[in-house]
Amino acid sequence: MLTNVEHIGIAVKNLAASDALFTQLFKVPPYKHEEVPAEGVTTSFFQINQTKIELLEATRDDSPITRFLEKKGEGIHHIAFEVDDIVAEMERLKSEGFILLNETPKPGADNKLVCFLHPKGTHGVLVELCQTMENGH
Ligand SMILES: CC[C@@H](C(=O)O)C(=O)SCCNC(=O)CCNC(=O)[C@H](O)C(C)(C)COP(=O)(O)OP(=O)(O)OC[C@H]1O[C@@H](n2cnc3c(N)ncnc32)[C@H](O)[C@@H]1OP(=O)(O)O
Ligand SMILES: [Co+2]
Repeated sequence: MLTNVEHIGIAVKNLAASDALFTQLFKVPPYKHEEVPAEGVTTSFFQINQTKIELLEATRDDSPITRFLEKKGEGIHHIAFEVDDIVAEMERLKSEGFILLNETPKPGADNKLVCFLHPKGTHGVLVELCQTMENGH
C-alpha cells in the first residue's frame, strides 16, 4: 500500500546554487547531502514539517538527471511514495499493468529501497516507491 508522499524530487543544474535558493525559500538548510553513484546523482534533502524535498544534481553524462535537464530543464522530476512492503507493491503494480523500471528493489538515498514506474504508464509522472530499510538493511 502507498501510505504517503515520501519526497518530491527536483532536478537541478547546480546543487550549491539550488541549496542556497531553497534554503532562502524554506528558511531551513538541507539536513543532509548524499551521493548515489548507481543513479549518477548527488542529492540534498530538506525537511519542511511533514514534507521532504530531494534536490538532484547529475554526477555523470549518462545520469537520468543529465537527460532530463537536456530535454525539460530544471524542475520537478519525480514524486516518491512510501510503501510498507516494496516487493509486494511491485508485484501488485506489475500485475495491474504498470511498467516497473527495475525488477528488484534497489538502494536509494536516505536509507531507502526504491523502485521507479515508467512515466509512460502513469500519465507522464515518474513515480518512485520507497521503503525505509530497518537497521540500514
Ligand atoms: C537518489 C536516489 C533515488 C532516491 O532515493 O530518491 C532517486 O530519486 S534517483 C533519481 C534518478 N533516477 C531515475 O530517475 C531512475 C528512473 N528513471 C529512468 O529510468 C529514466 O530516467 C526514464 C524515466 C526511463 C527515462 O529515461 P530515457 O527513456 O532514457 O529518457 P528519455 O528522455 O528518452 O525519456 C523517455 C520518455 O519519458 C519522459 N520522461 C523522462 N523522464 C521523465 C520524468 N522524470 N518525468 C516525466 N517524464 C519523463 C521523456 O520526456 C520521454 O517522453 P517522450 O518524449 O514523450 O517519449
Ligand atoms: Co527520489
